[in-house]
Amino acid sequence: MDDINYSLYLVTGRDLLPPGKDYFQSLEESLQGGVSVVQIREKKADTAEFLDIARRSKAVCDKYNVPILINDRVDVAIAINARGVHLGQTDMSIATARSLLPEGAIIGVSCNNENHVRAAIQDGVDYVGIGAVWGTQTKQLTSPVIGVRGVGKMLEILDGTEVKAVAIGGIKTTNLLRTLHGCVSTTDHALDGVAVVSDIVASKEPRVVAEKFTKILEAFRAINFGLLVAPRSVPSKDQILASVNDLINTVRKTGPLVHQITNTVVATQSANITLALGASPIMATEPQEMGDLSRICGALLVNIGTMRSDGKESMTLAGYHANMNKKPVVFDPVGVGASAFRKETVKDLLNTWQASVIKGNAGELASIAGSTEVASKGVDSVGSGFSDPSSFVRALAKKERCVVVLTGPVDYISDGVWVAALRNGHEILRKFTGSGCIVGSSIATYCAAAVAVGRDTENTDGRLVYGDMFIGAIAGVLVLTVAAEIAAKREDVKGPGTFLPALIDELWVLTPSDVLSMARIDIC
Ligand SMILES: Cc1ncc(COP(=O)(O)OP(=O)(O)O)c(N)n1
Ligand SMILES: Cc1ncsc1CCOP(=O)(O)O
Repeated sequence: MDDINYSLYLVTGRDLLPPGKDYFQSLEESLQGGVSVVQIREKKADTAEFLDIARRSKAVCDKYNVPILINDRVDVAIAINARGVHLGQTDMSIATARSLLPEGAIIGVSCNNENHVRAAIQDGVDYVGIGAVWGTQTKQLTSPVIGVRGVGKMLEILDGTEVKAVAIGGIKTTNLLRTLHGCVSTTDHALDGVAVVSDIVASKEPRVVAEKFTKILEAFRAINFGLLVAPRSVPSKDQILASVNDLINTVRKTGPLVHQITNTVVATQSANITLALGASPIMATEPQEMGDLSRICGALLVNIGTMRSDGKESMTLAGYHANMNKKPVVFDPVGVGASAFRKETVKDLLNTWQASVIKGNAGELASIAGSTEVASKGVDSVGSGFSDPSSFVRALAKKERCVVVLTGPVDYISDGVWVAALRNGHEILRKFTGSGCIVGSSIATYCAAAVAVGRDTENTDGRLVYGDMFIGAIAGVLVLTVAAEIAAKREDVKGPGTFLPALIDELWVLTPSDVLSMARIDIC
């Protein structure tokens, strides 16, 4: 028997059909749009009705050579000669179902946690349905939403097995790319497909919706499930500096608009720093305008430094729209370790949207990684940092599937493969508030430039963002730290109060050749 293609897995839901839409017509249109496997899910039908629907659905699917699975009911699957069944955690045991079904029948099981996945492997299932990955109106959930960041760990358990995996719950064309990018393990184990009910079934045009799903799934596969940055061979220092040079010139030439949702302590200085770099800041926080701004901005910065619960909506929406519009999201989880509120907020935000760059000090990044190696005190990191910062940033970048910037006396930047250690800067940067926050603004500015450069050169349909965020992050840190070195040496700089305006001035006049000649960068 042919292997099942789990890519676009339709789970039926007759009560969600739009008024006047015939169920069989809708099913046929969704098959024409690229649905690759169908599960008949009938929660209200009696046995006779279930059998009738399943039999007639199978006749439609047979025309397209698409296999059919039956939700919950092994008897119905046997009666209509379906390819198999999908069982929940409280349905018939896998062993019993296996003993009743013909040899070679497919059995899938729902999994909400890692133990379910381990048990499913032991039980010899063919695939797992992992969910709910997002919130859903289609089913009353009995266990918490997993979130995309939880799926990776479940997929890793499947490494080395033949068991396939689909995600289910709230998956729509609008969040599909983010779902696919987020649901990958640190061992690069990706989903075999996505299971969808309402986005296809409730549509008046299921073929069009299924086609959109198919196109995104294919585009994601075409980039080989990669990180947010394209794989590269070891980048030389000269190559990196040449790209940084391009980004500095691009910012000056194009003046990208950089949307910043930042804290009230640093908003003015962050806006001034952005202007000095040659970009345009917009410090907007109203939820209603997040969609409009995302379309016109080059990049988004989200900084939670003085975050309140009423600010979460705009941060959530801004990142969501940025992902939709393929704009970089630079995330600065200021003081994330300081309170349960911050931790919970960061978890929710990172589960909703994919950051392109996460920037933090050792304490903040330790908190995100769940590491106890470095503690924080409020917004500051305590102690001497990580024993092996390079390995730490590389691992976190791989886990969060984005570029990670660890700030400190040496700044470490990783795309999950390579690590750049930058040794520029001056200790006076630590003597005024918000020096880390302005690094976020600078990174966002150069990531916006990286988009402008990358757009021309990359086939990026399957990516969440255009351009090279690793170089964007390196440029952001280098420009600021080199300008800081120059400013700190000025005779008129007597301390932090005179340093900040001097830094703004030096950024304003900084040339790419200053940066290139002063950069102290190692790649490992
Ligand atoms: C592919 C897929 N995954 C999960 C489910 C949910 O199944 P279950 O937990 O049995 O809940 P019901 O669907 O029976 O309400 C599924 N159906 N398909
Ligand atoms: C059956 C099921 N199991 C977990 S979530 C879910 C419903 C998914 O439906 P939708 O795709 O409409 O969110």
